[in-house]
Amino acid sequence: MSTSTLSAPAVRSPVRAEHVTKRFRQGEAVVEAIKDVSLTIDDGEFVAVMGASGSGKSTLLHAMAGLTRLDEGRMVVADTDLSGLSDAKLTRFRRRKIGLVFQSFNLIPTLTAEENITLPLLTDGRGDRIKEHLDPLLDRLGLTARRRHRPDALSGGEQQRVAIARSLITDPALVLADEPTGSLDSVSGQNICRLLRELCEEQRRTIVVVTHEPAVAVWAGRVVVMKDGHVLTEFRTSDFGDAQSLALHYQNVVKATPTAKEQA
Ligand SMILES: Nc1ncnc2c1ncn2[C@@H]1O[C@H](COP(=O)(O)OP(=O)(O)OP(=O)(O)O)[C@@H](O)[C@H]1O
Repeated sequence: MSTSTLSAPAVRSPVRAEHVTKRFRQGEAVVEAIKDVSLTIDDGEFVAVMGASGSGKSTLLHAMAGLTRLDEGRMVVADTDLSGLSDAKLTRFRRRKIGLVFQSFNLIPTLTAEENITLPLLTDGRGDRIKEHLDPLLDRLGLTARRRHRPDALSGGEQQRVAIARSLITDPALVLADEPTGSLDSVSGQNICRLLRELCEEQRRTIVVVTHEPAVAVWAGRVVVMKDGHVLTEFRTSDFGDAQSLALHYQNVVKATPTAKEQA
């Protein structure tokens, strides 16, 4: 895929979370999944959000995607305050500005790879873009020979590449990936990480990946660590030589701050 045919539109800060809080009711209890989170992600950044299970990573990602309404604060994505949008406008905004990649690929089993990839354009009434963008995208993601295969005839890595292509076909300002390597073996997972980093560098694409794996986070430029619904700290991956030293640092900072439960 040439950068001229598909490169992310420049938005200075694709994500600006301002004092964001999201609560969920769990029976009688109310859980604060994210609490007073403020975070800015700049154009062309590749950011990994790390944290233990339940620390609020997916809730934060869903808030960036406008998949969940906030209880407090503002989420500004591509210069648009998501809380100011009606449900219909939010859906349209998400289709156009945000690419989503999930652990379980979420491909439609009855559609071929290229039908899955082009679906977001068709549902948005922009089928006219397919001709110009599909072939370069298939080529860039190494899927040309697999374009007419259905998901069950593709490997896990190929299915995730189809899902990534689907997330890029609309030329989004922001790509959000929730545990994108979670269903893959380690070699396929590393290939997906490499691809995401290349897309970020080649196209100045802004990418946020939620992961609990240091081997994934090390591909990003910046790591945001969450604990207990808060942003605990952040660091640059360039400060660490490899995934092991990053993992050690991550474990140390998480251990150094007790959770609310541990403090009680
Ligand atoms: N829809 C929901 N209803 C009720 N509680 C929820 C809901 N979504 C998340 N939570 C709660 O919010 C907290 C944060 O969950 P979240 O899924 O964001 O964490 P996570 O860090 O992504 O975890 P994991 O790595 O296990 O996916 C947890 O206590 C979880 O139980």
